[in-house]
Amino acid sequence: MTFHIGAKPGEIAETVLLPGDPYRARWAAQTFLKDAVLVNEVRGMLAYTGTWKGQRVTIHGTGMGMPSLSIYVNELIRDYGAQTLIRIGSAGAMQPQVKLRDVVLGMSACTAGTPSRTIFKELHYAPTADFGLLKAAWEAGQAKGIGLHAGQIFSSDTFYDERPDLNEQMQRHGVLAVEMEAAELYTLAARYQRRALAVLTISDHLLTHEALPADQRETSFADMVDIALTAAFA
Ligand SMILES: O=P(O)(O)O[C@H]1O[C@H](CO)[C@@H](O)[C@H]1O
Ligand SMILES: O=c1cc[nH]c(=O)[nH]1
Repeated sequence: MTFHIGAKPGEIAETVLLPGDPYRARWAAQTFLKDAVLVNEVRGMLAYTGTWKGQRVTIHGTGMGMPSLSIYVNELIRDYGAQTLIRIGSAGAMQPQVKLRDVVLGMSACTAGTPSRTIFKELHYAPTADFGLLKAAWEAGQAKGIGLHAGQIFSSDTFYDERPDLNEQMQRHGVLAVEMEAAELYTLAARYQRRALAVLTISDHLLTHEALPADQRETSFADMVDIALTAAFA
């Protein structure tokens, strides 16, 4: 047990999928894992451990935003020995070629500052995904024939944005999509020599203002979870 995770030693797998929404953790565990067992519910942050194709996997909610993810990922790595950490999240598209339901692989994540910012001082650190995971996820996504993109994403501190000028500059410089956690995940994985990737489903579009209806989210999210699991054990 840690400050925020109630799992007993050994109850967390080395491979951890990380949705922001704890209910997505429950849905993904029920849908994809065999013999899934609830291993954490402290603060309602549900986590399940089970197996996928015979391999042990934990699916653990992170909450929204980098400060929340940072707490869970620190404890998952330092106290439970997580080795491969893949975020399975929703994101808003920032480019016209990125469509609703497409999957975006975050090759790198720009940010106005992660909870780790204080250690970098004047350095503009570039949080980056694990190349092996990225390559395997790309191949898994291509095999599905879905809309698939790999590139830079933006990990924002806010959902309700007050800086359209900043969005314009990111769009101009090729940022594909916005979400709220990957940059800190990548930074922590680098610090502790672990593997990390963000696999994201586009749930809304910043340019067209379309949004995925709630009842269509589940089926769209299934591709993302499958890609994450396939990449983890490639
Ligand atoms: O769907 P999740 O994984 O929560 O991810 C996105 O959705 C939340 C905002 O609605 C933020 O956490 C953002 O990163
Ligand atoms: O952070 C997020 C997540 C989904 N959609 C957005 O517009 N922003």
